[in-house]
Amino acid sequence: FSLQKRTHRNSSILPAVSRTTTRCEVIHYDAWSLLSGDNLTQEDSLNDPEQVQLMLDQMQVPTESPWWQWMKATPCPLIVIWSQSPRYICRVIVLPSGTSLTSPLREPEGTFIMTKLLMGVVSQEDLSGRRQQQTRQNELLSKESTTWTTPGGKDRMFHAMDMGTGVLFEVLLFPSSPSAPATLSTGDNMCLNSADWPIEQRLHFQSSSTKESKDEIIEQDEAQVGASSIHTEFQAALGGLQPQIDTIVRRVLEGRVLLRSNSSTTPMEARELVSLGLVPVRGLLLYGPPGCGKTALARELSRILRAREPKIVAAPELLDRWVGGSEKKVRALFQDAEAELAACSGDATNSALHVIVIDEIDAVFRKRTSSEDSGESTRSSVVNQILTKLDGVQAIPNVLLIGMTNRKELLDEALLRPGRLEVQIEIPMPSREGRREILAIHFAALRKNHRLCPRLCAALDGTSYENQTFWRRTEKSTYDLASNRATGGFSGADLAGLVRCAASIGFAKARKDGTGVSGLFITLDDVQQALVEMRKSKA
Ligand SMILES: Nc1ncnc2c1ncn2[C@@H]1O[C@H](COP(=O)(O)OP(=O)(O)OP(=O)(O)O)[C@@H](O)[C@H]1O
Repeated sequence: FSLQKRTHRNSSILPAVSRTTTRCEVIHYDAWSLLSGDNLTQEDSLNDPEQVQLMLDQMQVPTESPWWQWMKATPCPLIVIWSQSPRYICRVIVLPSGTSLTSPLREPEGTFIMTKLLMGVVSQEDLSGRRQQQTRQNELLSKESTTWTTPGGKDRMFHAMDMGTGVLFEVLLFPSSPSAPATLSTGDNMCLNSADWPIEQRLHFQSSSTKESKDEIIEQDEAQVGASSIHTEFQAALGGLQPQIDTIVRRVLEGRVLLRSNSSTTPMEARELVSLGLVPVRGLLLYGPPGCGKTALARELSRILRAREPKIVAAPELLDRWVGGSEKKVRALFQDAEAELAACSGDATNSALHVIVIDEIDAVFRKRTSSEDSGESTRSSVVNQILTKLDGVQAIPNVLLIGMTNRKELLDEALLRPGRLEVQIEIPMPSREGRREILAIHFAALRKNHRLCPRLCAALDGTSYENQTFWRRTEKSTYDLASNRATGGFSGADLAGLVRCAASIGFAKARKDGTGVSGLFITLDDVQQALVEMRKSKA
């Protein structure tokens, strides 16, 4: 392993760290003045340990600067050499949450090491004595700690607690003896187990000020996914509904030509289907327990159909106590579709699709009673009006009506017959794998931006998590957040709420630390605390 000798003086150029490796990476990056102003750039001051200590104590962390954001996003342990001479080394050690260095650090005898914790909670272990009988002194460096000093000559190991990225700043003052190392090289004062890992392959450099920004490096991973199909479009927004989505694609989407609302051309397929007497489905019923994604599915469907902005109403809103009021509201619902159809001379294949979503449809379309009160007659007038728009003499073919209910058994059979809400799909409570998919969707942005601790990521994937407590010893644990024990009985809305609650806990911590949104980081403990809160409110 040979250390990277390249130096980057332009602060706008940030190295892109590989997002797959977990090995420790060492890079040289001369952004010295960004950290501490000009205070520490004076080489003279670095000869005096007391001066250095004082300066480190006063060091302020510029959390808003791009390099700081960049360091925090590293997926692997990182040592950034800010400045180096035969007399001193100044470096930053960055440890993603829950990780350790891949092998211990060792400085020559007589070196004076000053360590300042800039962020997170990091434990240091001194690995002294014989390897077989190592004695370890754990010293917890916390944010409040001032600069911490250690003599050289010992193997030292750092481990970031599962509480966000740990960042340490170190100044090493070497003894003025001929044996002091001129520059870092393999085996000198750090032995990084990276011989089989050519650093050149891992690093490429991009300017954050140009179009090819840091964000785009992250986007590259997603670009490989390829062109999105209808299925993947659904899956990105809705979890655990694969069979339902398959049915919708077959019954509603494939039978209906995807007319783009901004397209002026008529797809040939539309005409062919009509000429074969195949009329697309005009009604869809989504039913099931609350919060399982009926409304979200309806919105997604209308987006995928490139329909006009869906009109979503709750059925009780259609009932008006004034004479003629309800009829007016129903007319308003269909008015745009009718106007566009008229503008297309009645040819629905030339018109964009209009999606009308009626929530709580059972409030209006419930089984008829013989009651003759005024409420009942208003209701049946609304029902009749809507039914005629669906398949009566005034049928409007450029409309897709989506009804939603928690209680399908209350619905009038007349509504459910073919030609009306003929496709009926149950949206059930999510299964274990469904919960995993839903959690993945709602945590996706946070995960992509490296705001979740590795243990939480493992809990989301349901895989076991290996925690390196100290050199060569690992602890294995498995916690599945989608399991019945953790989130059994949670609906999609509950899971979305759980993510918001965990994020609020993480954000409160970040505010307390004074880092704000840039310091937002969510641990498994935060999610477990959120689970307790959610269960209480559900009970
Ligand atoms: N299957 C799911 N996948 C992803 N998110 C979901 C899913 N189900 C629910 N959600 C989340 O929960 C929120 C509320 O769900 P939605 O309003 O679609 O439920 P609903 O079934 O229409 O409930 P209700 O019957 O009470 O109207 C959604 O906006 C979404 O964030």
